[in-house]
Amino acid sequence: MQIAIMGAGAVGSYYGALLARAGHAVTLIGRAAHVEAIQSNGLTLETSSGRETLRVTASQEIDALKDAELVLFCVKSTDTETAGALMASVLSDTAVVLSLQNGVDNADRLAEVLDREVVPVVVYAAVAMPGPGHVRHHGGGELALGASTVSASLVRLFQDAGMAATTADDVTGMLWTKLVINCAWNAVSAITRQPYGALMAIDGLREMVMTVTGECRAVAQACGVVLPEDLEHSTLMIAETMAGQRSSMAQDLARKRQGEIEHLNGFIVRKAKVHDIDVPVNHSLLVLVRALEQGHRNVDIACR
Ligand SMILES: NC(=O)C1=CN([C@@H]2O[C@H](COP(=O)(O)OP(=O)(O)OC[C@H]3O[C@@H](n4cnc5c(N)ncnc54)[C@H](OP(=O)(O)O)[C@@H]3O)[C@@H](O)[C@H]2O)C=CC1
Ligand SMILES: CC(C)(CO)C(=O)C(=O)O
Repeated sequence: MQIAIMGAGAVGSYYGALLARAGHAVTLIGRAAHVEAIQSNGLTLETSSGRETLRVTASQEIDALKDAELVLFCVKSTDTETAGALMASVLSDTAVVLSLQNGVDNADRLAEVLDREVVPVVVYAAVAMPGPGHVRHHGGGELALGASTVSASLVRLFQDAGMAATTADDVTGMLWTKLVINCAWNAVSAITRQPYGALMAIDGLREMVMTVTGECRAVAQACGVVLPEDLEHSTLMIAETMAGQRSSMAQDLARKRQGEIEHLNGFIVRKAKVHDIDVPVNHSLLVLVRALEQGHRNVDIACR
């Protein structure tokens, strides 16, 4: 199948590599350094079983996705509208679009820009980009696809490519569940620059993660979203299953790039306000990450 990845960062390059390995014609649309590295030396995929280099097409030009039958949309939540608008002008009428993003509203926001159905996908992977042309897997990888007429056949396509994929009966609940996990871990990993395993060893961290989870649970309930009973357990398990991973937000801030805080803890804080619920720890994490991002913009202010 002709598959395009819109936003070839960690997630896009990881799933693009798996699909290319399975024999699909994969085109990655990304930024100059990554695209040039892939064009020169291929895409290096590093997992616990070793390294392999895959030959994939990579381009900085949006036109490169015009023949795609399937598009995996993998930009950050902050870029959904701009990347979607670029895609809108070249996408074929029959192309199927999946949103592989954190946050709960990206598929809807993208569907509005594209004026077509976008299938939300919950992504349970821990991946990072150590450098251009190189993607590293730190754990997980399961995909849960929202319901659509094509979801069952895409699940089979992903499974045939060796990926763990399912259709979600309640994708909204699953997106919110993932949101809570991201609210609990992403900002704290970004602020401290620590991976989850190391964070868990810090006295008081576990309680803080549980407090954030509890605040999010109250907001979800007020929004009519049913979260699984074992959510607290799943949130804590991240420190074991993805111990070596720094959050995608930590990766953004390390690159002095804006992270997704407004779409994660910021989203919870906004919803909490509507429902008059106190979420002090989510609010503190939001403000701290905003301050860090502002610090990055003011790089020329010397510390005295
Ligand atoms: N990393 C992880 O382990 C996980 C991430 N996620 C989620 O998946 C989504 C993607 O995350 P991740 O892969 O980490 O993000 P990355 O920032 O690594 O990848 C996104 C890439 O898309 C590029 N991009 C943005 N706009 C365009 C454009 N118009 N044209 C070409 N390239 C573009 C970005 O470039 P630039 O930075 O220069 O704008 C970046 O290289 C996020 O919602 C994240 O929360 C979900 C599960 C796990
Ligand atoms: C699952 C997790 C927490 C993995 O790092 C993630 O989704 C992210 O970093 O954004």
